[in-house]
Amino acid sequence: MILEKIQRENDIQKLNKEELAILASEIREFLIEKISHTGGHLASNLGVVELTMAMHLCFHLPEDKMIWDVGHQSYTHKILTGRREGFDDLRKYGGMSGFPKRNESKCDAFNTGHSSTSISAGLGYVKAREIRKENYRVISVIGDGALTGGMAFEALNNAAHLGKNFIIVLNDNRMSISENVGGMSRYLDGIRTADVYNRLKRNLEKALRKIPGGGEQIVSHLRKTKSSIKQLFVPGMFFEDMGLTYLGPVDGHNLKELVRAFKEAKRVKGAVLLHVVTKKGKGYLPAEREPSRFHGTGPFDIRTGSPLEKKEKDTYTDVFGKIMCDMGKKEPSLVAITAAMEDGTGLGEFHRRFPDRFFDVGIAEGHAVTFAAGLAAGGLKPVFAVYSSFLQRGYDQIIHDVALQNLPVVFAVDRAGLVGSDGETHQGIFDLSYLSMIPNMTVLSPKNKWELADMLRFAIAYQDGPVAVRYPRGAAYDGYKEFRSPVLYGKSEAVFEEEDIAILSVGHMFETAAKVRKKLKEAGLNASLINARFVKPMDEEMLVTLAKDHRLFVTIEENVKTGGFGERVMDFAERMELPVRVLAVTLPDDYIEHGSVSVLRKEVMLDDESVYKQILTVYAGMQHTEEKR
Ligand SMILES: Cc1ncc(C[n+]2csc(CCOP(=O)(O)OP(=O)(O)O)c2C)c(N)n1
Ligand SMILES: CC(=O)[C@@H](O)[C@H](O)COP(=O)(O)O
Ligand SMILES: [Mg+2]
Repeated sequence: MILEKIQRENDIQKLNKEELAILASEIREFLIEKISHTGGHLASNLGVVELTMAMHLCFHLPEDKMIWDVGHQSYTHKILTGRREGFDDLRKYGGMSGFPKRNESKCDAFNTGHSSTSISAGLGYVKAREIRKENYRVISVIGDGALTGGMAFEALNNAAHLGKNFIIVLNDNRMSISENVGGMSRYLDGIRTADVYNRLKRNLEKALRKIPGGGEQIVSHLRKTKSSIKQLFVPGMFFEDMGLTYLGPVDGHNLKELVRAFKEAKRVKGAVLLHVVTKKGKGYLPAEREPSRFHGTGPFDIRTGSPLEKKEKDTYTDVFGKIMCDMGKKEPSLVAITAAMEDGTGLGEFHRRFPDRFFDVGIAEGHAVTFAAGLAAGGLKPVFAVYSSFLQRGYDQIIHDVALQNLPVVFAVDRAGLVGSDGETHQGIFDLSYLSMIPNMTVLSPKNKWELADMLRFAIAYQDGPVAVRYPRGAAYDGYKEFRSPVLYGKSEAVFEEEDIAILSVGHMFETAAKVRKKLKEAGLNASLINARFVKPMDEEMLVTLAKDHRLFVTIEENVKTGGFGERVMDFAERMELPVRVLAVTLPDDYIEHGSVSVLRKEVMLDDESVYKQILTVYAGMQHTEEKR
């Protein structure tokens, strides 16, 4: 196997032409085989095998810096830098990350996970190189989807202005997770589809270059000019007019062409954008046919491409999607927004049924928030469905454009809490803190699937300001269906009322809280069980009432401690001098790596057994203190 000759970075440069051709197909086979067991981002990785090989042939690691936007397509890069063995434990706890990590390899120049950062980070390297008088190449690889993100445009603007040597590779496969959208996508389409015309232009450029005694100069002069003659041979005018050199489009599955293009890119002075056209899912028919499904996949049957894990229950996302369709029928002003996550947020059916009221704005969360604010100001009822960690991108917009004006925007915050195998960049563990501290914001979280439906209906009907409803990834809890009292503003739900210990759970941690209560009962301890429902405003009246016959409050939430529900309950109890001890069971104030959610919960002591033990310890301590008195 040629693959075995790759033990470490730059080993690929020792292979001959025939071996390189074999290597590409071996990498594809390897990726399909491994990801069929572990799951992972298959389609994007299959699309960049030759591109990554060409980069590793033309640059030298770790001296040169390769920055992978999002980083979900970095698997071949990992293979070519000696991490083949890591694929058995890909995205498992303690195993190899699915994204580039500086602490995993010296060949990973920059950590990624969220989109559209690679050009900014690359440009930072470029300036650092200059100031420190170092000498290496910087290559940022950005997808056409990631290029829809505002940061990418800001960085291109800056790169053109700084004019330093910098290679930006645009990996254009016409796909974000779903089909790519927007004006830039249409523009790239135009460049690609004018292929014959482009070839003509390139031939013209070649011919011009060959003019003895000044051909090169003519070309370089024409490239710099604003004249319309330039259009005759330069595709990618948008980039050229900004001040970047545009090269391409290049067939991203032709290694020879790619290597030639990189050689040319290396010669260019200033920032160069190399436009590479690839096919998402290349080499595996099911992924070529359904690139969205194979963007991020669980384990699957290689022969058929069918998933191995059967979905038995509705996810919270499914419930959200159904309620949106139901409400869409009844409420003509309801509109839905996604930032390139139509499938992931469950808006697919709403899109099909109400195409005029569905907006995919591209990977542009900040814009999505302000766009929603404008829609609300214009009299509509916008729902922005977004993953918790991606909403971080729109934070100023939430405060400045939505909350300050108290506009009735609904934030459907999916993937809240631990998400699992995507790891630290994607865990939705800060939203309770960052949303609860915003004046005018209301924050709710449901205990089960029925409550999510009720809360969404409540949020859509609410007109007095922004509301966030946060719910986790995966199967929706369907226990405690009989507890379905109406959602009332700022009111929690007392599920079991006893004395002594009061467990106050936030959202999906209710399931854990109910198990913990059962364990306490078996140990002879009484515990009330309160479903907080509203994280903001907190049901202070309930806290005061509970303090009359409970000595210990236990809050449980899947969020960091600082700024979370528990900390706010503690603060309230202290301010009001309630005669209670508060145990806040939270995630640590830290980043949490990849792994399955159940393993991670054990690690951070948020599983039922660990929570039970923490309560016993605190309770025993309280007993001991009281006995000593
Ligand atoms: C800020 C942010 N929003 C959304 C995502 C989710 N996401 C990951 S990859 C992706 C599509 C990227 O498309 P592209 O850059 O073209 O890469 P491809 O998968 O086509 O190779 C999206 C929307 C993200 N990682 N970061
Ligand atoms: C790379 C990325 O950001 C997305 O592909 C993400 O992995 C999707 O996560 P879900 O599987 O939770 O939809
Ligand atoms: Mg793409």
